[in-house]
Amino acid sequence: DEADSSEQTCTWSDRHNCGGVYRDANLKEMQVNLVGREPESFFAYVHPDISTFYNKTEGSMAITETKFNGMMGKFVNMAATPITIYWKSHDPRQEPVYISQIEAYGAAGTATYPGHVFLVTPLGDSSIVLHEFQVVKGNSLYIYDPIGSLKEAQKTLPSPELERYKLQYDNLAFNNLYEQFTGRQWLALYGRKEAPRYYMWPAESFGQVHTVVTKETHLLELPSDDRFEKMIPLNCHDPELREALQQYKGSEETLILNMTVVSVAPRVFEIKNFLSPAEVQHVLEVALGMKLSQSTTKAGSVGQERTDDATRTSKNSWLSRHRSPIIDSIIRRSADLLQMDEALFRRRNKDEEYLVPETKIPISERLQLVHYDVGQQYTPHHDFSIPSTKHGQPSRFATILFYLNDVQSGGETSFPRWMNGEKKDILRVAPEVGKAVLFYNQLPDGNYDERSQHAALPVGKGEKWLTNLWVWDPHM
Ligand SMILES: O=C(O)CCC(=O)C(=O)O
Ligand SMILES: [Fe+2]
Repeated sequence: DEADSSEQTCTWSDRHNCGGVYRDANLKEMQVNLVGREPESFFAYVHPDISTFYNKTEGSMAITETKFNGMMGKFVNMAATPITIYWKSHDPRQEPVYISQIEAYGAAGTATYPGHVFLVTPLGDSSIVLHEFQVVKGNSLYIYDPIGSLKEAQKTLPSPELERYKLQYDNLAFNNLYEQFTGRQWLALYGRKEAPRYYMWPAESFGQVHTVVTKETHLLELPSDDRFEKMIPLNCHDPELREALQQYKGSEETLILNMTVVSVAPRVFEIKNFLSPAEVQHVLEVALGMKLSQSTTKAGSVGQERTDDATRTSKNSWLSRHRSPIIDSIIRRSADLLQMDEALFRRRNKDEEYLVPETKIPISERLQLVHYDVGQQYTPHHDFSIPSTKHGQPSRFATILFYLNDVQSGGETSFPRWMNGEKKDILRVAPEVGKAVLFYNQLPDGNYDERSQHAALPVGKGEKWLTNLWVWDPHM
């Protein structure tokens, strides 16, 4: 009946007590009626009117498209055999460039531009072209379906295969409904109704400020090398070590972090003075004692890593929170920023398993230290990866960037697809020592946020040091 379908909504912090559910303010109920499935409701994310981004009356402003036209390309393989996707250059002399392997009834994605051509070939054989896609502005979904229709699939496929075909088929049918309802395409895999499970800070208007109170106060002074040596190796819940660190901090019990909205869609927040000068120095010192290895970027969703000189020219290395109680404290502060339990960011004890029954491993990656020299950059990309089928769809949920120095010129993090009503220009967030930037790679309805595409612009003068934290949503 009526009363049942309009559940009570609660605030995030009160959700366990108020007898209802927490829902992001922009989620709107949509009816999903797919062939051969029970009709159901889905809460889809609908962007509010652009005028509200500026605290103006609805309908008083229009969206300005930025001059950037890059986008996500998602390739779906509806064939019974695996395929390989190659990018075909406009230059006929250039060999096709490997992008991704896609299992039968699977999917993969890559950052692309309108006009790009991709080849579908049998596994690893670029000499036989089964199909060609040309990327069109506004369409991220490219479907290779030699079977052709559900009817044909029902006639020819054995039942486990038919089920996998039907999953992608339903997903595309869901996309049609979702696209009509929201104006955006569905890049995830339908069936993921609950996600993301973690809190997402709202971003209602430019300049909106949220405050976060954390017990992980700033380190004001660094321990001497001798004292520091005694602090490692560290068990991050050792109360003695946590206590020992206290003498290097100020007398305040809490630190107040101000998060300022710099972009509403995607949701991007800037937090000045997230790290103290001593903490910045410490992160660099620990990292400089390490060998830097060439950065890797993900090659689609298939999981292998590759070194990609063209898209990412910086160098990187990884820093675990267990290397130093100071880094551990930075991770705890980051957890507070995200309104998440710090235990999620390490292996959990027996009594903490309820936090994420699905996995025992940390749901964040180690801090990644990145260094850019003059001219070095990271071209526009997404931090999420496109889910295939049978491996479920855990994905990067949030990214936090921590800037470790002031760059003389260039080196900004850009969000070229920010939704705005004033400027054709891309959004640039300038690096600034101690500043953090938080952005979400997903939308509150579990879809991936295409607009979260971002880049590190080339360093003009000086160098750039940055460390980033990737937080996953392990739920399906
Ligand atoms: O360096 C930056 O500003 C952004 C880095 C980035 O996007 C990444 O490492 O994924
Ligand atoms: Fe990134």
